[in-house]
Amino acid sequence: MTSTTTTTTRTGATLSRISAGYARQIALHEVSAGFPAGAVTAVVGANGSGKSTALGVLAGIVRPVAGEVERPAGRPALVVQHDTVPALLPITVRETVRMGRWAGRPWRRLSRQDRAVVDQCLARLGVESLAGRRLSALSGGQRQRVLVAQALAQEAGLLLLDEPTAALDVPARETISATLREVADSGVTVVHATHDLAEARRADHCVVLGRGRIVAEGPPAEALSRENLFDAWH
Ligand SMILES: Nc1ncnc2c1ncn2[C@@H]1O[C@H](COP(=O)(O)OP(=O)(O)OP(=O)(O)O)[C@@H](O)[C@H]1O
Repeated sequence: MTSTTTTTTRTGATLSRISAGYARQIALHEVSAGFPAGAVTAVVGANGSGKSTALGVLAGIVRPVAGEVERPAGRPALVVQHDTVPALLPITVRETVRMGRWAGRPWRRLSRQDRAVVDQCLARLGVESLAGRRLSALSGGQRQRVLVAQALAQEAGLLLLDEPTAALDVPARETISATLREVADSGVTVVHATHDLAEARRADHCVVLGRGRIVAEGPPAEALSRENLFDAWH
């Protein structure tokens, strides 16, 4: 079997019978799930259940061995877990967020409009006062907010975030949740992976994974039922 990818404009993203993994490990087994546009979807599951792999497939950085991916047109924005980003990169917070405007052309000169978007994204995540600091001089939670600001600066139709609130204190977590909501309200397909059930219950839509398979999909009140969570975690 082979995999294919197509683009959509308004329907969000879908995975259809996706199988994907790594050299010695199949991480997703025939996974089918929808990620609506203009909504926040939480991908929920235990450690190793395949959440990051599913985000990687949606982002186009993990190639499925079978199945079909549909995603909104344009380059998706992906926020990886902050501890996977080399902390010693010798760049400032502002430079990090500017990279979100490169649009595939590294070090291109940014327009006035690009620079305005960068300033807005720094302010939105409450990191404007850190703009001149080295990324390496930030705490894990501050760095995470900067990475979210970088992804917002891309103004992508598909925003993917791998546990964006895991290292954050309560105010920072609320800032990110509120930002994701606003971004979704503007029509973007927002998908985040989380272990945090309270966070998942605030989403519009949930995809529950267990051992690389779909356990449930739907509104949080249905998808996060006690039975489904038991299945996902056992
Ligand atoms: N780079 C890799 N090379 C080999 N196997 C991998 C790699 N990344 C993940 N895996 C394996 O694929 C499976 C799914 O991992 P994945 O990272 O997608 O899960 P996850 O639900 O995001 O986990 P966590 O909550 O711990 O982040 C696991 O069994 C994991 O060991």
